[in-house]
Amino acid sequence: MKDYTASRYLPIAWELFHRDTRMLAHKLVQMAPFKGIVAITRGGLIPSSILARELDIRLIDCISIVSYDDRVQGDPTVIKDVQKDLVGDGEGWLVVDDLVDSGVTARLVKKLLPKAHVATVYAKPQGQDAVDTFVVPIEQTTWLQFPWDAELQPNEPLARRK
Ligand SMILES: O=P(O)(O)OC[C@H]1O[C@H](OP(=O)(O)OP(=O)(O)O)[C@H](O)[C@@H]1O
Repeated sequence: MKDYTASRYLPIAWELFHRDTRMLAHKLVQMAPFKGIVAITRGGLIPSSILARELDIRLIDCISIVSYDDRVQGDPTVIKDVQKDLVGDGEGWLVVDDLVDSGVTARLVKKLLPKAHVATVYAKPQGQDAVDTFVVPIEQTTWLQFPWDAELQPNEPLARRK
């Protein structure tokens, strides 16, 4: 279960995300070629695009799994599956997500596509065994603030905050 008591936000800038995803590409290129990429929406769409470019992959499908309503985790539901005649049991395919946290999403995908290679850019301890490759370990209690989920706005100096 995701840790909703996480109080530390770690902002991830676009450039950092691009660099970290490229680091993932360096690992994955050693396992290439892949038949194609299955992106786990929505967070997996962004690294999928970067990885597709680096690994020279043009065949991309997606699986849409909904499990969080903001910060409230429910049962994961597949609202859009992969194209089965194309992806099959996942053999030779790369499944991509931005983050594995509790591992709920990745474990469900592993059940559906048992032979796929699952990769994420960031991984928290509870989910690390659910993925095959990741690059940046993140503490369980840290909440990643991705650039597509954030906007710049003025803040108060730390000393003035309650
Ligand atoms: O390991 P888990 O605990 O399952 O968490 C990881 C999932 O959570 C995030 O997606 P989210 O559900 O926030 O949806 P989104 O990508 O559509 O924003 C992330 O993109 C992963 O898919």
